[in-house]
Amino acid sequence: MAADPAVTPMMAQYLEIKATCPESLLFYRMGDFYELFFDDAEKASRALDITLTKRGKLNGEDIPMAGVPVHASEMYLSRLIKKSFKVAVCEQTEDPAEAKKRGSKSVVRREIVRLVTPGTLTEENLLDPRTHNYLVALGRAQKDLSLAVADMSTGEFFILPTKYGRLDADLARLQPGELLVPDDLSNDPVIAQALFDWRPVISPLGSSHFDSSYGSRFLKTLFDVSTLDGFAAFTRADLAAAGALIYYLDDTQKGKLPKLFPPRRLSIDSTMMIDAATRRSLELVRTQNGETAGSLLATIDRTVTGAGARLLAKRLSAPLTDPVRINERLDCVDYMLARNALRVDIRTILGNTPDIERALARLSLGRGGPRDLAAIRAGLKSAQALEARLRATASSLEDLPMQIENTLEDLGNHGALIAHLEKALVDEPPLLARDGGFIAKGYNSNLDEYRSLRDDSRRLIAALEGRYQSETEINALKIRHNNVLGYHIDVSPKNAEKMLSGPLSETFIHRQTLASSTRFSTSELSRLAGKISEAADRALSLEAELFAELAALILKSSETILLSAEALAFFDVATACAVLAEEDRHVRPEVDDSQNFDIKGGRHPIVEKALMKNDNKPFVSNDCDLSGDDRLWLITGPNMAGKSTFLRQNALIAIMAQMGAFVPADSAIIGVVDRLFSRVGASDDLAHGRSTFMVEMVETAAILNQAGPKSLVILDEIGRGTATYDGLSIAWAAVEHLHNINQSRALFATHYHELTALKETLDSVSLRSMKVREWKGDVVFLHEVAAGAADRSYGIQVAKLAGLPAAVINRARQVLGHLENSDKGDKAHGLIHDLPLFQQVSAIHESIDSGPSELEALLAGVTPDELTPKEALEILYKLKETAEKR
Ligand SMILES: Nc1ncnc2c1ncn2[C@@H]1O[C@H](COP(=O)(O)OP(=O)(O)OP(=O)(O)O)[C@@H](O)[C@H]1O
Repeated sequence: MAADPAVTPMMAQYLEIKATCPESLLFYRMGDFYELFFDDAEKASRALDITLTKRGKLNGEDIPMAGVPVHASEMYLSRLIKKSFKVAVCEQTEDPAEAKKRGSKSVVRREIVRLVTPGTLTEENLLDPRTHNYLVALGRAQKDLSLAVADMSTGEFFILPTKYGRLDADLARLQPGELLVPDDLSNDPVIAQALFDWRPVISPLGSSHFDSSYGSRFLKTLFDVSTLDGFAAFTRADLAAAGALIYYLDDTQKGKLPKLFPPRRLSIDSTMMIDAATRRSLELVRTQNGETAGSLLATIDRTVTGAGARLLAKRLSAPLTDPVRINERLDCVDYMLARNALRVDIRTILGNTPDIERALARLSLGRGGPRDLAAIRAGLKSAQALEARLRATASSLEDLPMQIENTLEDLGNHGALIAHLEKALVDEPPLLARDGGFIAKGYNSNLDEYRSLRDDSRRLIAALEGRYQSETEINALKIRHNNVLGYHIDVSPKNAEKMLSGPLSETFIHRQTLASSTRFSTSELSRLAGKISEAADRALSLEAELFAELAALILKSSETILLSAEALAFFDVATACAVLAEEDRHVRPEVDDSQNFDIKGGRHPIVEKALMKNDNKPFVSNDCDLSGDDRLWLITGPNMAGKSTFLRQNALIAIMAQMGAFVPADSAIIGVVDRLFSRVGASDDLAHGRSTFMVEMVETAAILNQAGPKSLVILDEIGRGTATYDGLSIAWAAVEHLHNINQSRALFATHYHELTALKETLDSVSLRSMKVREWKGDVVFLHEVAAGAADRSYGIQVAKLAGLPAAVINRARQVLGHLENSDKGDKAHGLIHDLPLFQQVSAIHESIDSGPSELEALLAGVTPDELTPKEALEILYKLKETAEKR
């Protein structure tokens, strides 16, 4: 390419570099801009809404170009990354003056210094401080699957073995920012299905990078060990995944590997399995609309640091299954709950603690600045203060819960480093090392000398100005500085004549005449100015050296610094859970290995908050005891009575208990749940090409195939999305299967009152209903769960509450009456009377009327149970419009 005379040397260099990163947008550094050319320019201009211009020609065609200023590049990078682009950043790696020495036509040397991808971000502005950003690699060796996981911005690194049946759940737990998958794995239909939701974040990699022997070698080199046995017994799938992950980090960071913790291997059964559908339906970290506000996490998060928030989210995404470990966490919450003053002090200390993990990651990648040094200093000081505060409280360390005692040891240990940083850094350093001014006075005598030389010379210049004023008798004479002339003497045009003629002209050399001033220099001033700039340059380059030394000093202790950072996050979570327990009246659950599940006075943490905030109404608490012979509750009751809320609240209580938090209830006994399944609320899944009913069936199938005796299953209105008898039959069979085969603890809400007959044949089924009261023809929801089955559905009353026109309600009453009467004399219709009402309307119309009116026909197509409030309102408008036409 370079030989083509039509190609300029710069373009030849561009094309050569671009050929090495065809999948990324190339940010090609030119002075103060990153320029993009050809297709990259077109894509970036569309994605960022920036101007597309052109620069030169190639083969007679204009070369499209777009550019972003370097100083604002992070903002553009973040937008591109959010739109799933990858960006290769290509910098000038030599001084333009050096390039010139090779000949006037030579091009400045440039290299790609980094590939910016969603899973390898470290910049504060590109990351959410309260969320992890996991880079995940999926490895396979025969039938074994494993996930290697790293958060480059914090150094976290672990291996999560997985299986075919739980890949979906494990990915949902991790929420990868970027997922590396061997390019041949997508042929596997089961894996392709599990990866479906993650398509936007998948980066396919050649399968040769997923090689266990490479993986083993990479890990040994990275952690400088001769055997991996000290870390864990890794399988071939683990190593294949780890190998690909390290390869990718090395490739994107161009050899500068981030600081990572030695890898831990998590055990496959140590956490509650919660599949993606259940996580979505329970709105654990995000609502169904994808928002954080309104999720369980947002409702219970009282942490005050980014690292604490990340740890809390991690615990919520992976509740434990070992009662001993769960109780260890609960002990910590208990301890903090009982100590008000300590809690307040800890939170005050933590409130001033910067994000050590992320500062350390930037320093280890050579992307840090003076503020990162200061962040480490402040963070370690907080850790020290926290340790002192805790030791002062505990009369003896034996009084402390075990986890607190163990973690306490990770807090201190950095006295010497803190003292060093205290001495080295000013209180509030600037953002960039290249601006200088961050090293404190007294730390380095050479630096002090350069600085005082620089400052003394500035003083000498001020003195010189006074002397020149008296020598020239021009009081308005000033010594000024600008980037073109440097230091110079400035007088007004009226005084210029005097300076330009003898004897002053012998000392003052004319430099420039402007309309408003005339400028001069003197040899004395030039000498002084030279001294200043020399001293300033020396000071700056010495500061840059000192920065590198300090960063190296910090990195030498990175492992213990990361332990302190983890400890700070641990204390943040322990105190935050205590604050939550106190503010929201949560209690300590009793968690054991039994199959009990006994909640007294349970509440839904999110609905309770919303009711209080919006309507200032209290939440009605409810018991739920699935222990012993009442393992499967069949719950009936009208719409809007609170069935879904009750179902969800029990699942959320199990999750909160097993993550080690207190729970919204008066008391709770929970035998650990190994797998949680929830199918609450239906929605279609157009991306998968599945209808609402299909989604419901796929999710129900997953439950019936996987749930076991230690699982908790929450099922809401199975079978509602299809024809009545089909739906009823499916629901019937599902209850039998759950009861006889899965034998899980289960809550099953249904509109099919016929199912209550199952109580007679299935021993562990217990009937419950949502209490309502009828008052003057209206229905009042009490939101109480009572023993027994509901007597009727109150569908018409609920429809009335929704604002259906009185005429429609009256007509519906008529139809219902007719149905119920005809039912009495007709055993064949025995199943009908409790079924969703409106589905049947059009079918029976002919028998009670001469023919359907337009209004009636419209109504016939309506199934109130399945309407969103918006749809109901739209139908209402339509009905009114039709009625007015008559
Ligand atoms: N225990 C409770 N205390 C107070 N209000 C409640 C309670 N449970 C539910 N509610 C209120 O009732 C509303 C409806 O509850 P929910 O969605 O659980 O009803 P549902 O019976 O599942 O209805 P549908 O069958 O139509 O889905 C909630 O949004 C909430 O405002």
